[in-house]
Amino acid sequence: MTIARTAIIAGNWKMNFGPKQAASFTSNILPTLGKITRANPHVLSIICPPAISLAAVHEVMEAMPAPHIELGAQNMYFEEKGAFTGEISPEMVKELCTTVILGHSERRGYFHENDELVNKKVLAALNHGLRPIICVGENLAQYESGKTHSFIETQIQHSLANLDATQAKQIVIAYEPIWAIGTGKAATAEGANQVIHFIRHTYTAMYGQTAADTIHILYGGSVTGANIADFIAYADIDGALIGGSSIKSDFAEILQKTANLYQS
Ligand SMILES: O=C(CO)COP(=O)(O)O
Repeated sequence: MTIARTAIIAGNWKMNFGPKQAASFTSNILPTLGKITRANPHVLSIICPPAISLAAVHEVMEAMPAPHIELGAQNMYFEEKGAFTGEISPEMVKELCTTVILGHSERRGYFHENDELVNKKVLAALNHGLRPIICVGENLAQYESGKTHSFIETQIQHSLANLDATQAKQIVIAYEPIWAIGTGKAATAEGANQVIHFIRHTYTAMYGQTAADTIHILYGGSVTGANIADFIAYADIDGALIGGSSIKSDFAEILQKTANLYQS
């Protein structure tokens, strides 16, 4: 297959593994992940533990260096510092991470984050040299009533507003249909590719063809070792954002299968 973009396999651990468990899981899986990324420079893996466990995982990663394996946070606030109880700043994230997940549907749903707030966070991440993975995706009612495209178009236009030309090439988008998250009911690879193609089309209208061809767009929602190959076989799907399977050995299988398909 012709390689246009590298593949990204990111693991969103969500609210699983405190510092001790996180360190122990990382020590166990990292040698396997490192073996895969060492053999294949076309895949990048990003591990996103809960904020409280970032330092513990970072320490393990420093002790067991592996290429193309990076650390990401699951969220952050956009302000620099100050009286924002419970939040972490871009600068704090940047001390340990390369990446930050923003606008996950669980943040949008449970914690009432809207596109405007997500946009502020995206700009703050980029201004601090962090790679944002911005999540978008429709719910079941929107999906069933044929509103997927119009809903996602609005999410993209609002969450990704006001980027400059350089920033427009530095983002990652994750298409995560809410009805596919944690349900075991993944979108079909063909359906995911169709929406991801539409996302790239929407992005082209905002920032031009080169930016749209440069950015990575991932699929997320019930991805496992058994179905990953179906998704990444499509040219528009540049990898996956993994939830449940990222805290199991399945994650290594997902990365291996991706590496196999992205072999030079
Ligand atoms: O929300 C997700 C990743 O951010 C997907 O979660 P699952 O892989 O558990 O469906």
